[in-house]
Amino acid sequence: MKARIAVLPGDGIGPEVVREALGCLDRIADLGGHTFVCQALPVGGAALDACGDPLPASTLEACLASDAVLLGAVGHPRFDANPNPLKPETGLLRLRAGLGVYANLRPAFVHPMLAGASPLREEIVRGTDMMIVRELAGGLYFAEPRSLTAERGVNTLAYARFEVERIARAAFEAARGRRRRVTSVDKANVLESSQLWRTVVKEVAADYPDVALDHLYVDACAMAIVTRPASFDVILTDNMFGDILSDEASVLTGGLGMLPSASLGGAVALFEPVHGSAPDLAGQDVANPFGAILSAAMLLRHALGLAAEAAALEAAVYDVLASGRGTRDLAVPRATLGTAEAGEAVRAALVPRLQGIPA
Ligand SMILES: NC(=O)C1=CN([C@@H]2O[C@H](COP(=O)(O)OP(=O)(O)OC[C@H]3O[C@@H](n4cnc5c(N)ncnc54)[C@H](O)[C@@H]3O)[C@@H](O)[C@H]2O)C=CC1
Ligand SMILES: CC(C)CC(=O)C(=O)O
Ligand SMILES: [Mg+2]
Repeated sequence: MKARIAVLPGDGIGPEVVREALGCLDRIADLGGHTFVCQALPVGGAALDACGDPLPASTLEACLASDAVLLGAVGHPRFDANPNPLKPETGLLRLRAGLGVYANLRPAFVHPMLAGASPLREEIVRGTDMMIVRELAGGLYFAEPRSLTAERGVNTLAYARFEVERIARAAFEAARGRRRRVTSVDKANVLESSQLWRTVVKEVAADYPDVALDHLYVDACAMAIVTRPASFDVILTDNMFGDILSDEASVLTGGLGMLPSASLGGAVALFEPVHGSAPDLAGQDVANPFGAILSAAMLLRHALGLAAEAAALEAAVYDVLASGRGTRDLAVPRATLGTAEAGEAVRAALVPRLQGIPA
């Protein structure tokens, strides 16, 4: 097949991990007879520096003309004190809005090799396989009014019925392909927006009698993620709660560098690792590229319909882990690989995994 992929490396470790993910996609294209036309585009701090805009119109246009978008990460502390209200992160929020993506899938799977790698006890972590379905287009990160003066900063937590209904459907559909259990996470004991959330989720659940539904307050969920993570299947939650809970869940999987994501439901789907630009690691060839590589696998599955190739790429990542190798953030026996070596190890493991897939 032929596909156009818009590649937005971004800032910090973004370009380093995206390079390894692209190398894996190249290998899949070469061995499978596919053509992936990749176009690199500026976003975030890199775009602010180059043209004063963290999401240039030309970047969004090229993304909208592509079959999928692969992004690294944006942000750097040097913009924190910048009086310019445009931050690198503004570019990412505008990209998500511009693509119209509202369903952010963040799988957190604990590979058996890494069950002992969590700071939590192995018997708690083992068997964890959850999918956080995070609402991505509304809530506290987008709703108006929002303002900032020297005396007051304002953001608004608001959800409309249609926004809750569509993300709830995405969660129930995801659950149907998994273990058929949705835990909806809100703060309905305090927040009106959460009361609407809970009402609408219950209404949507009536269309999915084959899927079990329960509800948790977000504070209790934060505790349950580290006390009984293996009990979760799909966690359905809002924009900010999902952002926070997914970083928490990453600890179960071996670290923030492990988690991929797919953002669906819009004109073009967006794929990015869950982590940020990690300025503390940038330029040292030490960042973990597995989250970015697993995001490329989600791209193959969700945007290009190449499910067998996606599974092969995921298996190749886990082959490397099962051999005891990984980057230095992972508690594996040989945590000595640099970013580029980790990518190359995955590509080597990919070749046998791709055999047998018809070109
Ligand atoms: N999607 C995005 O582009 C995101 C951007 N950010 C931005 O990134 C910048 C840094 O934010 P932080 O709060 O430090 O979050 P971060 O996710 O960049 O880093 C948090 C911690 O995890 C580690 N880490 C992150 N990715 C890693 C990887 N691939 N391999 C190994 N270790 C990894 C970092 O070294 C750091 O100790 C900020 O400007 C923030 O706004 C933060 C989160 C998401
Ligand atoms: C940097 C923010 C815009 C978002 C974030 O932390 C995330 O989506 O995980
Ligand atoms: Mg985040």
